[in-house]
Parts: sequence; C-alpha cells; structure tokens
Amino acid sequence: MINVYVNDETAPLKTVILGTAKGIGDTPDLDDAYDPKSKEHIAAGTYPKEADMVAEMEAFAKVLEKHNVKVYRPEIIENYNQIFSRDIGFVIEDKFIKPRILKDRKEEIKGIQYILDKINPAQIVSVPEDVRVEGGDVMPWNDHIFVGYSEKEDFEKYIVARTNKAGLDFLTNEFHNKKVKGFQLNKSDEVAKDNALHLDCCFQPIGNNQAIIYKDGFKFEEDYNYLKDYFGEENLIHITRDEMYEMNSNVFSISPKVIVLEKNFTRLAKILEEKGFTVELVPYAEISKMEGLLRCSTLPLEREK
Ligand SMILES: NC(=O)NCCC[C@H](N)C(=O)O
Repeated sequence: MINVYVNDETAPLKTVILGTAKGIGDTPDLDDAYDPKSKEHIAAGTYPKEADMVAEMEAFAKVLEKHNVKVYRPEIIENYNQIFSRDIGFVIEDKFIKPRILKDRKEEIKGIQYILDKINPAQIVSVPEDVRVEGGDVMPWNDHIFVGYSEKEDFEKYIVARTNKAGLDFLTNEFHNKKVKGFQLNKSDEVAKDNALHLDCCFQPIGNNQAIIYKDGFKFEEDYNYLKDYFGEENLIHITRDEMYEMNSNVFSISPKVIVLEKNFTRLAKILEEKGFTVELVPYAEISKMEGLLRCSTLPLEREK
C-alpha cells in the first residue's frame, strides 16, 4: 500500500510521482497545442525533443532520489504528453483527489492507475461531473487551501482556464476544516507572458512562511494583497514578467530547506541561498517550453506530518 498525506507545499517529501517524457513522440500540430508557450515553440520550430526532455527529467529524478524520496513514474502511453503529473491528481490531507481535467489530457490518468491501485480506495475521491480542477491550481498550505480558478466568463473563453467555480466549491465543501481561498488569474491563450496557466505559474509558498509571487498573474489586486497580508511583504520574493514566463515560481520543495530550481534561475538561486535555503539545480529549459516546470511535473503523495 502507498500512504498518502500532504498538508502543505514544503514538508519533507517521502513519496512522489514524477511525470515522464518517454514516448511523448514528435512535435504536435499547432492546432493540437493547449497552451501559448507550446504554440510559440511549435511555430518557431524550437519545440523540445523527446531525448532532451527525458534527460532533464532523469536529472530531476536523481536529485529527488539523492534526498531519499521514493519516486514513482507513470506507465508510458505512446505519443502522449505525460510530463505534467501535477495536474492529473492531488493529495490534500489523507485524500487523493481524482479531478476532471482538460479533455486533451484525459488519458494521462491511465498511466498512474497502477499507483492509484496501491492507495486505500476509501482515500480516493472522484470529483462530481460539473467540477473542473487541475492540481497546478491547488495548494494546501496549513490552515488554507489556495486555489487558482476562473469564473464562468473566463472559464468558457480560455483553454488555459482549467479550474472552474464548481471546482473551488467542491474543495470548500470537501475540506470544511480549511479556509479555501480562490484567486482569479490573468489568462491568455495566445501570449504566454500574459498567461498564468495555473496558480503555480505565478505563485508558490516556500520554506515555512515565504512565497514566490508574480503580482500581475492575479486578475485582482485585492487577491495579491490577501497573500501579501498573509505572508507579510518581507516574506515575498517578487518575480518579473520574464521570470514568470521562464517559470521561476514553478520550483519544487523537497523540504522547507531544500528547493529545486532550473539551472538558469540565477537571480532566484542567489536570493534563496542568501535566505539560507539549499538550492539544487537541474536543467529544465526544454520542458519549460511547454509552459510547465518542476512543480508541474511532480505529484507529491506523501510529505511528513
Ligand atoms: N501545473 C502546471 O502549470 N502544469 C503545466 C501544464 C502545461 C501543459 N502544457 C498544459 O497546458 O496543460
């Protein structure tokens, strides 16, 4: 059996699913892309190659294993993108939530079914039919669950809007003991620098009481202010529009002290080291071309209580 428990973003990690680039196949057609950064790279002829992405993910897996994390990988589905495991399921407290996600990605769950079969079925919750929610939008943080979502108008307008109001309501009803706080995000299907695809593309708590944040990822200033008041201005690390585009908020915490960064995030690495974090660097620039990074490609199953 696999134990599941996650109550925050940073407690020492015991078990994780890390996606896979194996079998991803050739560059997709422009019409089949579902985020603006992938579209940009398909159009420019710079879409990443399978072998390069596999190498990047192996480097990440090695770092996780070095820190004694048990790493599960999905079973390979040929010609399918299975890199971003984060979005296809998530754990809050001792529940594994099976969400409804973008239809272009609905096969991905089959790759991790063999892992789900090892979890106590009483701890697996499937969401109701009208709910749409992806794990990149969901962050348990102690007494809170932070959720990126879109109200009806944006949800119906954008392919990059992945969590709806019903998703937010579902989490509110399911976790009565938590304050479930929704944030609407700025979306664009065409301009990656104007698009916060998921909450973890513009915000992420780190350490015990700090967070990385891109203010303009939030549709409403009051939502940004909520987080500023919650964490305290001095505990926020602000990133620029270009750093958001390079996915600087999508780092990954192995513990409150140890954090994995893309190797080109030099400004962020320096800030974190000065704050006393141990920074692990991995090459992930090719994967970044698909508008996802380190947090996006992990699905933590168990963190320490
Ligand atoms: N949590 C995340 O932000 N996941 C990244 C998913 C990227 C993928 N290209 C998508 O559009 O679904």
